[in-house]
Amino acid sequence: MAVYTRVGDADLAAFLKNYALGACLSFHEIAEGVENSNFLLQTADARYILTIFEKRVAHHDLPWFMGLMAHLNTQGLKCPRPVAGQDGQVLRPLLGKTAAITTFLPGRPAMELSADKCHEAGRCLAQLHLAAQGYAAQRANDFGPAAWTPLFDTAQHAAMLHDAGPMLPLVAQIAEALPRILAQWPRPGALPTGHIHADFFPDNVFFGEEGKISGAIDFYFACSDLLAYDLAIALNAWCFPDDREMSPILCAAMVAGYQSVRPLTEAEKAALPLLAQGGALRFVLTRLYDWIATPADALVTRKDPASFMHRLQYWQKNRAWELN
Ligand SMILES: Nc1ncnc2c1ncn2[C@@H]1O[C@H](COP(=O)(O)OP(=O)(O)OP(=O)(O)O)[C@@H](O)[C@H]1O
Ligand SMILES: N[C@@H](CCO)C(=O)O
Repeated sequence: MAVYTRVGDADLAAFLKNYALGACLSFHEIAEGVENSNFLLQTADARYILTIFEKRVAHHDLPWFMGLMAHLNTQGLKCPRPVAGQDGQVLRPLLGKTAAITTFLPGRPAMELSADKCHEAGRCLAQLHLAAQGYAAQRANDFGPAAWTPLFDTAQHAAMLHDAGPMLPLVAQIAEALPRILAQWPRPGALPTGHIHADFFPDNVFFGEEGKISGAIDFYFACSDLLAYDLAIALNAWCFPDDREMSPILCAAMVAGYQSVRPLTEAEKAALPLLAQGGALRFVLTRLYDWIATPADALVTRKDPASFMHRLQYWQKNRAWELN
């Protein structure tokens, strides 16, 4: 589970005095997630999510994330809406950190990944890309290609400090893949850009009763980058049911769903296998660092970095993969 900060009754009561949300009926820690501390707040009026922003989220960009979610809501894209306090502010201090309340999104993540669900997810991602277009402010990708070498250096340093012997083969594989991917990465202007989710994993996409998407959550890695890179991240996250081989059926469904809203350019299609290698590498790097640096007794479930190296290797072997 991920709850890094515990909120006592008195702290909560003082925090909620800033809002007009109705009386607090219940307040629970949410076990899922690895990045932030999340709480479910039930008031007399509605359900809300209280998030305390932790380690990896770019704190100076919190207003950008909040603005993006508010903008997407105005465009009809279903996602949490930041809730302003009586002072008009959506971000405020709590226990020495920064916190926000957002609306609760109904639905739940898909239990099983089917072609229909991947098609829906692809469609939702393309809708997100189009809905985000009118949001003028830009935000560089903190976990894009420019960050991969420093991230790798940090992970290697942590590996030395923590005697992470079992991870050394993975470190060697990254050392081979990183310069190769960077050397081929599309130059600025080569592919369409816009605001991307950048963490469009199945646990961040909720489905309602009819199998339709009820919305997407967790925009705290969102940034301005290659649109097809976002799709490549999603293909890695949704279309490798056994963590090793890509499912052509799931992959085709997700791409078709995406293209039903926003057709890819020929250059984007050709770049997908490379973008997917980069998209896999980004999660290998952050997961590797967390694997090494997170104490074994921490209240968080560490994620396996090697499963994303398998994806990277899949795309490296299938780099001539072409969309039908
Ligand atoms: N707006 C929301 N509506 C409903 N549930 C939510 C909402 N935001 C968060 N949750 C719940 O909290 C959990 C964790 O949220 P989130 O994925 O944002 O956390 P995180 O720590 O950033 O996780 P991740 O590991 O995906 O980055 C979600 O799986 C979901 O159960
Ligand atoms: N989606 C990420 C965790 C959140 O950063 C992962 O699976 O590694």
